[in-house]
Amino acid sequence: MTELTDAESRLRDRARELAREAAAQAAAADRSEQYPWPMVARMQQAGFMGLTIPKEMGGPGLSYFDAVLVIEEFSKACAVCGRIAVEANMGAVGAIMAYGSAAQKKIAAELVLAGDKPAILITEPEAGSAATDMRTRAVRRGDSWVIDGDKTWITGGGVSRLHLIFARAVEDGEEKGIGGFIVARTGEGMPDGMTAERIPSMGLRGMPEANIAMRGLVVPDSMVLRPPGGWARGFGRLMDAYNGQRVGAATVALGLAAGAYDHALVRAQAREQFGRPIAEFQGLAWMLADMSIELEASRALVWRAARSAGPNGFPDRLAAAQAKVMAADMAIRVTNNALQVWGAAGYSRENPMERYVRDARMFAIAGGTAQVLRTQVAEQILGRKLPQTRGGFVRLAEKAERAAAE
Ligand SMILES: CC(C)(COP(=O)(O)OP(=O)(O)OC[C@H]1O[C@@H](n2cnc3c(N)ncnc32)[C@H](O)[C@@H]1OP(=O)(O)O)[C@@H](O)C(=O)NCCC(=O)NCCSC(=O)CCS(=O)O
Ligand SMILES: Cc1cc2nc3c(=O)[nH]c(=O)nc-3n(C[C@H](O)[C@H](O)[C@H](O)COP(=O)(O)OP(=O)(O)OC[C@H]3O[C@@H](n4cnc5c(N)ncnc54)[C@H](O)[C@@H]3O)c2cc1C
Repeated sequence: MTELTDAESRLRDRARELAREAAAQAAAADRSEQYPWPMVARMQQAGFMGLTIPKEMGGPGLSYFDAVLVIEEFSKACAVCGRIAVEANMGAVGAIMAYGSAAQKKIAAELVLAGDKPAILITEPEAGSAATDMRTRAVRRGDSWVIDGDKTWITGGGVSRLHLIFARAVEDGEEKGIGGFIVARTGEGMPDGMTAERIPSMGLRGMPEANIAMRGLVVPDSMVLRPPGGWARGFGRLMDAYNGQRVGAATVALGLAAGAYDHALVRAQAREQFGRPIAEFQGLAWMLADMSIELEASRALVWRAARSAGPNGFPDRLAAAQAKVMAADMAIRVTNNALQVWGAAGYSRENPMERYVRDARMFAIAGGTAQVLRTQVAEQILGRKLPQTRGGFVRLAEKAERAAAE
């Protein structure tokens, strides 16, 4: 494992220190299912919101790797806090800092540095893994765009101020491609034309997940996010930015699994049966050994992905997908085994182990499922498209034939 610099160690230690407070409120946030505003205020005061915002925009201009160190510490204690740190440093804010106009960057930087956790709106009821099948449309009307559509499972829906909406851009009656549209909530309620309805979820209950409906939502042209390459490449460039958040999601999975493992280590030494610590039973000792191996392997992939930022400034697509698949699958196994070490006590809702198990379940689904990301890894290592639609390979072959004939 790569050594940390002094500055990186200090940053991690600062996060570790504040994560004690995060741990103290994690069970209450889970039970109340309330967004942990007081903890977010503490994270904001300590400078953990907007770490990756460049200095010229008022942020500290730290790297994705720095953010990953912070996210892991919070996630060990409180996975909801870890997810807040992801979206306050990656995803929508990363895309806006990379592609945004000066005015867009200013709006985003001010909101996030003041404690906002932005929301990214990609998924739709009929377009989950097949995200490019999205139906939400933004139709140009003079200097504005009018958005209609439905998004689902939007993290922070109803609490986030900054929204990055993926939608099909339609200009002069013609569809141009998928683009990003920025909506910043200024007042208390949702913006006109946007409503949020909470979805009850299995884990990470302090974080609202929401269906977001947009009906005649007006976005000025000045709030269209225009990545290089034009509309036709819009989705791909926005996904370049999203690779950062994939690494963030992988880090939360890693962190919460590491938190569960720490609890399991303590319990295995303290609990006695048959007159000796349960850690002495090989069945458990090997379970703990496997957990430690999987955690170190996941951390190595997460760190490698976080440090892989290429010329576009975002983590590498292949490294991000590999890290996310590994950490998401690992977190399910490790949290379950950590609960097993605790026996019945781990099954009690008075113990954090059951929360770790519920919280871990998300990461093989959200941010690209474990299956879809394996296909992305395969595409990258094989250097070929693996279309998932029924006619996809036929269309690829036809395209190759046309190219050969020209
Ligand atoms: C990409 C998929 C939606 C599959 O759809 P398609 O088969 O239609 O798309 P492709 O032809 O593979 O890709 C279109 C276009 O985009 C580029 N692309 C795709 N993925 C990436 C990426 N990760 N990095 C960079 N570029 C990317 C691709 O090269 C094409 O570009 P060109 O047209 O060639 O220029 C599907 O595979 C997929 O990713 N599904 C998962 C959707 C997803 O991740 N949703 C996340 C929603 S947000 C969320 O869940 C938050 C949770 S969290 O806590 O973070
Ligand atoms: C807690 C949580 C938070 C989320 N936050 C956000 C957010 O902030 N913003 C946002 O836009 N979205 C968010 N999502 C949505 C998330 O990105 C989607 O759930 C995810 O992309 C999968 O889509 P789906 O749930 O519709 O599953 P589906 O795409 O319907 O998949 C169902 C099953 O089929 C499998 N499958 C589908 N296609 C293939 C294939 N080609 N090959 C193999 N298997 C396949 C999947 O792996 C899965 O097991 C969140 C989801 C959750 C659970």
